[in-house]
Amino acid sequence: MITLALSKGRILDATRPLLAAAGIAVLDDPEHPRKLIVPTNQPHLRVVLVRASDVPTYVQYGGADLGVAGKDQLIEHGGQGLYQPLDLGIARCRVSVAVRHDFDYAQAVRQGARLKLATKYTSIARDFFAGKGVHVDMVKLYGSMELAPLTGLADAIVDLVSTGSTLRANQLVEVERIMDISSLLVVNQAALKLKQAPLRRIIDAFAAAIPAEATAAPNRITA
Ligand SMILES: Nc1ncnc2c1ncn2[C@@H]1O[C@H](COP(=O)(O)OP(=O)(O)OP(=O)(O)O)[C@@H](O)[C@H]1O
Ligand SMILES: O=P(O)(O)OC[C@H]1O[C@H](OP(=O)(O)OP(=O)(O)O)[C@H](O)[C@@H]1O
Repeated sequence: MITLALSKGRILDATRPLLAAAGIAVLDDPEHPRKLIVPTNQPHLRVVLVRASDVPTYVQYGGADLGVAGKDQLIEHGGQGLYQPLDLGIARCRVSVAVRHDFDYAQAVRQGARLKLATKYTSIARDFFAGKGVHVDMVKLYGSMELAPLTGLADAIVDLVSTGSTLRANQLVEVERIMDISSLLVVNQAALKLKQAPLRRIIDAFAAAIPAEATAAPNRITA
């Protein structure tokens, strides 16, 4: 049995067409939407539904043989024990810094300054501001980051941006783009040795299903 870890919502939705191109259908049952282990039309492949941030952990420890995870989640996790053979080019967005429109960001990030920052992406943010020589007082949040500058919890946030509509709806402006994000296929390194043939078949099927314009993008990270 091969176990594929996906997260409900945009990753599952965006992965379905790639699976379909490989002849794989996820047989989730609308009558039982809370079932976490879901069969596919392939008797030896099942899907486990986990939180997006837990996909790398499931695959690292062998709770799943492979999974689909955002590059943001992979960087925060660290990528230990994970082989990352493919950028699937799905769930595209970017990690950016955003502030209130009346906040003087340029002044706040001058060399040696201190910035009050709220984010779920603490590793990405720490590395980015360390590279700029800016001291950061970091508040870790798990969602609704946009609220932090509006309530005085922080001066700036580091969050995902796609259309920009969430920032606009909360009168925030994107002041720096840190990196582009898409989702990658990740594989447990030990499983790749023990279940080489079936896993290679699935990796090759994903590779064949990725649209050409997705592979052209420089979003891939290495193990
Ligand atoms: N607005 C967006 N547009 C495109 N891709 C996005 C967007 N937001 C998130 N993503 C990508 O999709 C992945 C999964 O996002 P999702 O919103 O399903 O989970 P999450 O709420 O970020 O994670 P968790 O539930 O574990 O806290 C993210 O890791 C990111 O790579
Ligand atoms: O630029 P936009 O197109 O508005 O997308 C950006 C939003 O998308 C993500 O949230 P999501 O929709 O996943 O909700 P969440 O807060 O539950 O993660 C992210 O955290 C932003 O809030």
